[in-house]
Amino acid sequence: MSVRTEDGSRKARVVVIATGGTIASSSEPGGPAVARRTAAQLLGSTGYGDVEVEGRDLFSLGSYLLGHHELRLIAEAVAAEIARDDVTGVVVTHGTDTMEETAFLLDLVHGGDKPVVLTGAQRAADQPDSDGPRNLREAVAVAASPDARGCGALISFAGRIFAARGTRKAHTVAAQPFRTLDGGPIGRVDATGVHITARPVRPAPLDPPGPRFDDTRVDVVTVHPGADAALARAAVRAGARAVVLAGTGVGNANHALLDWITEAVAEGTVVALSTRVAEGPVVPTYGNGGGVDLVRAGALSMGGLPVYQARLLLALLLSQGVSVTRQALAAHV
Ligand SMILES: NC(=O)C[C@H](N)C(=O)O
Repeated sequence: MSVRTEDGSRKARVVVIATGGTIASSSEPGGPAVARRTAAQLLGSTGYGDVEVEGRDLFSLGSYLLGHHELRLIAEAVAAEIARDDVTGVVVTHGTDTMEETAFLLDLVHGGDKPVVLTGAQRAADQPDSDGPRNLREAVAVAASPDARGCGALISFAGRIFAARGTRKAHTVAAQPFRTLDGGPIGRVDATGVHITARPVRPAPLDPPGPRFDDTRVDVVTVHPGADAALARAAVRAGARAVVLAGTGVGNANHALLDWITEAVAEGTVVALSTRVAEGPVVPTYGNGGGVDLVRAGALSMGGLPVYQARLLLALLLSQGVSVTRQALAAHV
């Protein structure tokens, strides 16, 4: 049903899909915070200006509990809502721990122009200074904004708007936990409205995740002084189709991991090269077990994609039977 204002123009309608996180969390006296608030409770009764808002509960979990199955459920729920003619945009309330993965998945598969906006909170819903209500109000404004159309999936948090791709949680407790690698936020939202100042460049959408995504295993193995190939081998034994190496610096490892890459690639495992450094791309530079040797042995550089988004991209592609080659990754990294 379309909603019309007195002058006959159509009002924006935003669907808020609640999935849990700190924004939905509260504690029993002395106990730990647990996500239990519903979409209706998050939305409250304050109203969202000119925007009609509709709540939907998907589940209520800390985002540290999510698996590929739950990420797929979120992608399906978002797709169902944006397919509705009367819906202007969608907000997903979500824990911040893994928001970068869910936002990126939604961005990878989002083909239309309608804004999909994730938000959450850093202070629980029962804290007097909880940031949840403001973040939610702002996210609704972004999802309703014509300016945000065509930007894919976004994270709106503490007044800043981030493109999903390249954004990661960079602070555990700060009110603004997000940072985009190699670039800042693409806009801001404040009392004067929604201001998009840079438009993200996005590759063609991928097919949405199917049931096979749920158990497509891709592991991250971190390189550190003295690291050997034991964890990487264990990952493959446990069923990993790909291993993302979070290398040191610009993407380096050592001779033990170099030898393992040669073996693993020969046996059909995808080995991807990322970095454990918080910001900056992989730039193969060094020999003697460094990034140049790793790439020569068959590791695929994940460029400027943050390590956990790299993991997610590989899982999606492998779950769809895509042969993961340098060319297949070119549009994404
Ligand atoms: N701020 C948060 O939402 C963190 C929480 N642990 C979560 O990801 O669910």
